[in-house]
Amino acid sequence: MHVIIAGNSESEGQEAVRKIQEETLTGKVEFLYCDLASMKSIRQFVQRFRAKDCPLHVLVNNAGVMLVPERKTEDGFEEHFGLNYLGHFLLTNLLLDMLKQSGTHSHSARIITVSSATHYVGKLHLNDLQSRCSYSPHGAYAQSKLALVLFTYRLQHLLTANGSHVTANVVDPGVVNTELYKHVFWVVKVAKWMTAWLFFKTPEEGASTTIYAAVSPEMEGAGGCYLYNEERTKSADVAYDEELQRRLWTESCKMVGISDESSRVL
Ligand SMILES: NC(=O)c1ccc[n+]([C@@H]2O[C@H](COP(=O)([O-])OP(=O)(O)OC[C@H]3O[C@@H](n4cnc5c(N)ncnc54)[C@H](O)[C@@H]3O)[C@@H](O)[C@H]2O)c1
Repeated sequence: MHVIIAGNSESEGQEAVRKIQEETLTGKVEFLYCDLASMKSIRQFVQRFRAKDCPLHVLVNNAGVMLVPERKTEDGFEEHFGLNYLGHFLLTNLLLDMLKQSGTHSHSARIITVSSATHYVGKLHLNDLQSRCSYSPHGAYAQSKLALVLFTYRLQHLLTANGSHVTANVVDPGVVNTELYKHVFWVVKVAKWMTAWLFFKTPEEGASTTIYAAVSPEMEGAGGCYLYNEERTKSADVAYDEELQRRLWTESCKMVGISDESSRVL
């Protein structure tokens, strides 16, 4: 694999590249800047990626923020919804033709999107996706993670309808000891600090289901799955609501300014 790490921190990205190069003795890893909270930056990233003229076999939609105070992305979207969901929605759609070209009958290209168990308590407010009526950090994070599950199922439906050799799956990494918790209340931080060794997965363990979805032979050709601990499991009932999936997709296309090709697919 030639791995491209996309992120909004040049220093963290380059550090990850350096570590991977050291451990694997390969030069086939690089960093490309992409701020998922900026539609302009996502479009620029895709342009730079296209210019490389390499295939795209695996796309991992992993970036996320949690429990940030009420604030907006540069495009004016509520940050959880704009970054966690819409950023990946746009990125995936802009890369879809390359994924379709790269997948084959025996080796589908794969899209893996990282959601969370928090989606089980999420509610999708189609009339208030930006949480303008009432903002709660928990509610906004959970909504963004539910939106990612609905998006994955709709995407798989469209890919199947088009006969594409691309699969889309969604992953819950579990509770993992990472920087994601930097915005939680300090009492929770102390509790986490004391109990992380017992209750939290390490980042390596947290990555395992994503990697399983990305490369395991067992997942060849399988799409529309919700994976936890490297096993298929059920997501929230509401995520299987096809009408809701369709309406969210249509609304998302309008928000990010792309045409809704899916309206031609039943
Ligand atoms: N840690 C957990 O317990 C847990 C549980 C469930 C789901 N998740 C999900 O796992 C994923 C990874 O989170 P993590 O736990 O590794 O947290 P993390 O904070 O360590 O990693 C988040 C990553 O997102 C990147 N990111 C943030 N804003 C960005 C932006 N504007 N543009 C591009 N990249 C940006 C960060 O640079 C970082 O690399 C997230 O989607 C998160 O919601 C984590």
